[in-house]
Amino acid sequence: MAATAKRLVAEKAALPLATLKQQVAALPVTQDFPFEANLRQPGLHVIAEVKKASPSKGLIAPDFPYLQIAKDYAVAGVSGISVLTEPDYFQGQLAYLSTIAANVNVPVLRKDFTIDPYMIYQAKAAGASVILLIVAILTPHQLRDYLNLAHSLGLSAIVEAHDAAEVAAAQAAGARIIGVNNRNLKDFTVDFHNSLTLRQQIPAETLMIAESGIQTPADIAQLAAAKINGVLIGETLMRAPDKAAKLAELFSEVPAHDAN
Ligand SMILES: O=P(O)(O)OC[C@@H](O)[C@@H](O)c1c[nH]c2ccccc12
Repeated sequence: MAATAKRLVAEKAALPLATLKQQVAALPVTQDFPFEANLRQPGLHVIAEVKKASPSKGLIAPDFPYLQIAKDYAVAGVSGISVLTEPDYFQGQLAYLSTIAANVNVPVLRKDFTIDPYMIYQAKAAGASVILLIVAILTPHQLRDYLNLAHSLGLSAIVEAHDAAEVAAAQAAGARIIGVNNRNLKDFTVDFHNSLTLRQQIPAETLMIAESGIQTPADIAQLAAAKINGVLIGETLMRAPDKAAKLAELFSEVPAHDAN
């Protein structure tokens, strides 16, 4: 977050907020929220992540043909593509997102540590359909404001929570999509049962995504049975040479009517 705050100072100097807002004002704003429309279809949806590296795993993909990876995900039928744009710890770039959004017809999530409205306008300008808002790093006031700003720009928001109190905060802010992160961002431990437990706290009309640490067909089968709407999968897919084959394998234990 400190690195992000520092980078924002430079980015705002290079492209002031007022100018960025003008660019965004020239873009079409629709209220059809394609990502949410996808997730509302029955069954368990996949949001596949384009991620080169991470603080917990180091370098994941030394060879990183990000556009080809996104195209492979699209051909495999995913409902969303998550693109890491954080440069210092995940080796991401906003340019990866704009290239993918311009060339692939699947809603794209800007995966970053959103700590300033400037980043929401940047996401819109880059062609994202969804942003990430992490409960643990925002005040309740910021969470509500950023969610409203995103919606007013026609962007959906995944509000990321890790425990029951954070899920309650996401709901209080008006989240339409809650992402339950199975990875504890404080110590990097992963427990995907977190998603199964917290689904019970979230009303059926609120979309829920299970995030992180999903590796096996048994994981996917349990999440599908728990009526979770989507899974966000990064490392497992990034390490698979054949993305479509890996997704077919992961969904091999899910009854056909529960899959997507
Ligand atoms: O690679 P995994 O374990 O499948 O995890 C993907 C995604 O959930 C993870 O990248 C993530 C979840 N929340 C985040 C917040 C910031 C950066 C990254 C993340």
